[in-house]
Amino acid sequence: MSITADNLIWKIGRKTVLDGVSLQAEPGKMLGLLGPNGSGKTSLLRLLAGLKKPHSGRITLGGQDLKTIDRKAIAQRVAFVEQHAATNASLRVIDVVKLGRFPHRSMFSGWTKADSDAVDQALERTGMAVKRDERWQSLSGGEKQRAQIARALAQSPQELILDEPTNHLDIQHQINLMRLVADLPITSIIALHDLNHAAMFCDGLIVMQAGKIVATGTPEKVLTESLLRDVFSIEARVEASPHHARPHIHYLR
Ligand SMILES: Nc1ncnc2c1ncn2[C@@H]1O[C@H](COP(=O)(O)OP(=O)(O)OP(=O)(O)O)[C@@H](O)[C@H]1O
Repeated sequence: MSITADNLIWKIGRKTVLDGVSLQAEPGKMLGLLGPNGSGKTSLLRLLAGLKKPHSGRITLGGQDLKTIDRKAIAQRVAFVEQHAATNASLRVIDVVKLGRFPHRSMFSGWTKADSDAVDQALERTGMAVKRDERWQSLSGGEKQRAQIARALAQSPQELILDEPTNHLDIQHQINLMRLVADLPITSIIALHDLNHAAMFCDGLIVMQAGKIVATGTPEKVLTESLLRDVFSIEARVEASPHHARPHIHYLR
């Protein structure tokens, strides 16, 4: 397994935010993390990325206990794009994306062709090459988000963790990003609110509710009408799409 979590408990003050969460992210697969606001998705992703430590339970990365791996080694393989990623406003896009190469460089190594290639490819893949010299503060919300995703791709990660990466993007860039992540040969864990996008692109889904995992499996298995009612409090009809064979949710008015 690429990333595993075993019985994670995480609290803020007296509140238990994650309550016995276990999961397995398979190498090369795209795992979607769903759940209503406040169900614990961001908290879980922060733990998996090593930014917070669980109160109990265990996380492994490539079979090794995350606690025993130093920060730089984690950053060499795990890239994390947070929901509200910010950066120094005076930086240009290219400078932000170059930050992604930082974990791979030593004090003595100069900027290499491999570094340049990774940055150029990340800018191309996210459609941000044309904006490479623009200042961060001049970007729209969606462009900032794409620049942060480019930084994560420039990191050449084996595991990519994305917290609602499509929430500021127009529909074209939402679909492009989902397709891009689905086609990457790396493991990805992606928190999403758009259930149809999750159904179309993810290999597996995890659904959270109030800090617990309440469903896990393929989109077909997980996205049932009763789950949508119980977890998201919505009435919907779910059918296999005639266009892509994955489930498609029709919300009822
Ligand atoms: N710093 C904090 N202090 C107090 N409570 C917090 C803090 N961070 C998160 N929480 C609580 O933990 C719970 C889980 O929050 P989290 O951000 O992980 O949910 P989420 O599923 O990512 O939500 P959303 O879909 O709104 O992004 C929520 O009830 C939230 O209020």
